[in-house]
Amino acid sequence: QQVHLYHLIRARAHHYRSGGHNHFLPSVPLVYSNHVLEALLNTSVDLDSLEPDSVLEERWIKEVVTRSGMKFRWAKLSESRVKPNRDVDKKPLGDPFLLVPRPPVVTIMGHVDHGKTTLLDSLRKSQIVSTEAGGITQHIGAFLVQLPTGEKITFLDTPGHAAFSSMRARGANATDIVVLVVAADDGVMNQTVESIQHARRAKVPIIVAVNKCDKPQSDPQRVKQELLAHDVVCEEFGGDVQAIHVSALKGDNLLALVEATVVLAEVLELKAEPSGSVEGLIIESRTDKGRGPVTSVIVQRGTLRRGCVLVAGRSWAKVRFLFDENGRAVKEAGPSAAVEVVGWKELPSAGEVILEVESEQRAREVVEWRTYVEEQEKLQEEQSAIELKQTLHLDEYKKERAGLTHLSWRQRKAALYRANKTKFATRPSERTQTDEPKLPLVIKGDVDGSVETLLNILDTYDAQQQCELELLHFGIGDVSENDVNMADMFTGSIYGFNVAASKSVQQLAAKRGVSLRLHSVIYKLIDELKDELSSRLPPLHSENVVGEATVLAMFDVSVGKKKVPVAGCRVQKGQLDRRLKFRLIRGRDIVWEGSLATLKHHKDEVQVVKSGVECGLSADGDVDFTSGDVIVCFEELEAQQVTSWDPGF
Ligand SMILES: Nc1nc2c(ncn2[C@@H]2O[C@H](COP(=O)(O)OP(=O)(O)OP(=O)(O)O)[C@@H](O)[C@H]2O)c(=O)[nH]1
Repeated sequence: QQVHLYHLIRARAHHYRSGGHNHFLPSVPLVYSNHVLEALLNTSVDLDSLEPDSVLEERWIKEVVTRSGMKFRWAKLSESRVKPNRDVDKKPLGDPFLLVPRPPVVTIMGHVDHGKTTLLDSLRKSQIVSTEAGGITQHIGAFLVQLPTGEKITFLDTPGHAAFSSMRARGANATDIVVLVVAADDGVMNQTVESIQHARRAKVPIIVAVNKCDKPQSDPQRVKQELLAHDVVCEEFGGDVQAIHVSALKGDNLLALVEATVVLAEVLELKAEPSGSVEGLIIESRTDKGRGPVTSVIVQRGTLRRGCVLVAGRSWAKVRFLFDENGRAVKEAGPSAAVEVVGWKELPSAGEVILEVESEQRAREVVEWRTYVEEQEKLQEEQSAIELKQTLHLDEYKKERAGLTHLSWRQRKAALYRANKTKFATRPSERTQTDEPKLPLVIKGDVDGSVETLLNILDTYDAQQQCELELLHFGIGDVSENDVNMADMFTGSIYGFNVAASKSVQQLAAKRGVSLRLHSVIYKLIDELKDELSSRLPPLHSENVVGEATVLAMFDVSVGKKKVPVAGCRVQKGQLDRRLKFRLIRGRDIVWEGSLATLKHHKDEVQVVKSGVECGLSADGDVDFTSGDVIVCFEELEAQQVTSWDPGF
């Protein structure tokens, strides 16, 4: 629509530029008039009355614009002036004397099923976690471990490299140390190597947790040797990487792992300024029914307190409450602490950087500036997209004109008008339906991080020669009726991660035949998605030849008043099976293909005739057999294609 409006306005501008003559069509190429006609389709303009020299009137443009739900205003291009930058930036590092040691922030990574979640659970349940006695820990994306000696560690509890990379994609990094979990009974696998690469790219040191050491078949030594091939050199091989043998399941040696982390943190000399403006990173964000937009935040600098004014992305907050992982309201959170922050005006995204500003007015100013910058960027993008489309249309126009030159202008207009009218008359769902396999998707997740993780995984999908994946909509929260309507309109499916669907939504989906899949384990969701992608691929057809016979002689047999040609044959290879398909080959040509009407051995009608046996057969259809013809019996096989997509899960 935008393109059409663009052409409409371009056409008008062209008219002005060309000296204000009241004719647009002769001086405006057909490519414009094609789209101008399309834009004018549902307006009060009588298209049949349009002539090559018709005037594109300003009131028509206004009508098209207002009917599109937009406001109409002529703008002078020279009006655009550059606004002064009102953004807020990270402050340079302060006086080194003001820096104090801070706890490390640790991410657990590793191959699927090597025990990341079990390790996090065991750490959370262990004595060393600072849980209130009998208290229930809440999921806020991170938790604190405190050693009897007083040292603290913050563990991010969203395992996996997908979450890590979505944060890195924004150029932010909350992690100081990566604990690489490798199962001692499985060794170094794909995602172990990927995790090493992620850590390396982020310049974050590794501690190896050799897990599942309780298993009899475990071989920790082998793990450490395999790691050598990826330049992870453990201490016993003369390197500086600590490797701790643990059993996440039994809780064995977890203290040693935590102590090793503290030792590494000391070497890293992690420090931060506890005073001054707050800086941090959002690790999760979600909308809470009672409390509105809530984020989990890792503080990286300064001390976060109630009343602080924060900016993150295009949202700001005056901090109303801070909660720790025990759901306890806290007054403040210093460097490396993870807290839930309540008080956001809108929901910022995970991975966004948090910066403190001096006042609410300043926060509004920053958000306004960032919104302005984003709009400008979008406009730029749209402009480029429009220009690209325009070039494509120009090519189309040239081709169209080449094919239409023999027509008068009136005939050409009618042809284009008809083509556009049919395009408009079809519903979007029908319009998008093609023979190409396609899977339109609606993705819903509980928190921003999980949706982002899913989107990152979908990014790895390459639709070449496969089923096209079309993302209709994604968002946070339970599956809604709107999601079902959207999926229904485009014959798509809904995938939810850690979200629910109310009974009425489920009933609606069932009624409309919309597949609704809810999961709480990412790789299961991906497995199901792969299955669905595979199911939308056309089946692969193949043939299996089961027998061959040669025609020895022909007879005509009377069936009622009709004479039916019958071939007397000998089966040379395999067998002939009446229920399968047959092909008659003469020389190199296929003369006929189809089913048999009869297959007889002597006088008896039979299902199967084996190799070496003679038989008589007639075709279901008109066929003249000749001696020397070859009859091939074959079965048609149909196999489901399987998508070759491997997201590495
Ligand atoms: N024997 C034994 N089994 C373990 C140990 N740690 C984890 N497991 C088992 O290994 C399986 C996978 O563990 P998870 O913690 O789910 O592995 P994960 O790496 O988080 O897997 P994803 O979340 O799928 O990436 C589970 O059945 C665990 O019970 C261990 O130390 N010893």
